[in-house]
Amino acid sequence: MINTARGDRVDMAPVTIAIIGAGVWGAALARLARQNPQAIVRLWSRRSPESLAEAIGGANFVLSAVSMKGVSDSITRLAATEMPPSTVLITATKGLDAQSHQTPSQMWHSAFPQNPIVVLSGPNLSQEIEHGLPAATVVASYDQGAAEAAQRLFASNVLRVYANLDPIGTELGGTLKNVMAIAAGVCDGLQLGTNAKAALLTRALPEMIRIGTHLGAQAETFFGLAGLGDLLATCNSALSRNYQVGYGLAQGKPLDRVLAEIHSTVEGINTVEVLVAIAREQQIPVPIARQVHRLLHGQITPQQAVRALIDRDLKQEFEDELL
Ligand SMILES: NC(=O)c1ccc[n+]([C@@H]2O[C@H](COP(=O)([O-])OP(=O)(O)OC[C@H]3O[C@@H](n4cnc5c(N)ncnc54)[C@H](O)[C@@H]3O)[C@@H](O)[C@H]2O)c1
Ligand SMILES: O=P(O)(O)OC[C@H](O)CO
Repeated sequence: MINTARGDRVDMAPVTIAIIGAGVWGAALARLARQNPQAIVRLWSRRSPESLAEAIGGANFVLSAVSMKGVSDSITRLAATEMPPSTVLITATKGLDAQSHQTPSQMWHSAFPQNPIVVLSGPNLSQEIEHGLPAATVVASYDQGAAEAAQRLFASNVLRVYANLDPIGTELGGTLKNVMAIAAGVCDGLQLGTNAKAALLTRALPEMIRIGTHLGAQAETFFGLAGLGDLLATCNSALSRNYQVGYGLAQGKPLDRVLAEIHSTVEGINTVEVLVAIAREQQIPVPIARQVHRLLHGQITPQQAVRALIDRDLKQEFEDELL
């Protein structure tokens, strides 16, 4: 049992965590880890003066907070160091690899099969974290001891951390909701109202579950913080960059202008490509993702996307659901 009421760690020895990727999420995670008085926190980026080998030297945890496009490169860099197999690898990236369709944790596991892999994901908008607002997150691993070690590391009086044994579901909840957040931004940008938003988010969840379970996730994980929790946070917040993309498109701006204004990572843009490719190959119904895909490719207007969703063939609410 951990007493975090005053940030105390009654059963914890000092630990070192090296965070790779000093973007907004890496910086926010460093701030969270520093809440733990027993943690020595190192934040490393490609511009850091020290080498990656120096940054991870003696670390109990190495956490990757790079964007999806940097995962392969980070793996290659880390493989060139002498990281011991006892080091717990934590991945906080929300994306899918464009070529292999793998999740980041699957890529990390392929490269470092002996190291415990933990996924950290949840409804965690970095700007709220930076403001010290309370939040909850999930650490998930097939290695329960590793997940619990990460839980002890990050638990504090501003962050409640839950552990589970479904890293793929935890990871895919945070990844797939980015596509739905683009749709939610369109919904709000067009001022379609609360009824439409509720319908969109409710129908988004089974869509995420269909793809997620095909990729090896447990359905129930999508009803937790990393699924529904993150879907609600991201689809209801103007702080979300994915939401901002949909909102901007709904205002008639071209995608390149919207992305230039955001000037930061928007993972849903690449994720929808992978999601739609898998859905096509496997004949999995993903109507919302398909409309987001067509919208991002300039094949339809936001208004036509809404119309296309409403005009679909009538069906039973649960006829092809997994639950
Ligand atoms: N910002 C949030 O609120 C938030 C919350 C949870 C998860 N995430 C996820 O965290 C990941 C990072 O997002 P962010 O918000 O920090 O984006 P960001 O654009 O602020 O930072 C991305 C970071 O990745 C680094 N990077 C990219 N390629 C790299 C490489 N080859 N080697 C080393 N570093 C590399 C960049 O230098 C940058 O520091 C994304 O997958 C995002 O979905 C973000
Ligand atoms: O800004 P976004 O859209 O990448 O969302 C950030 C986080 O994933 C929210 O949990």
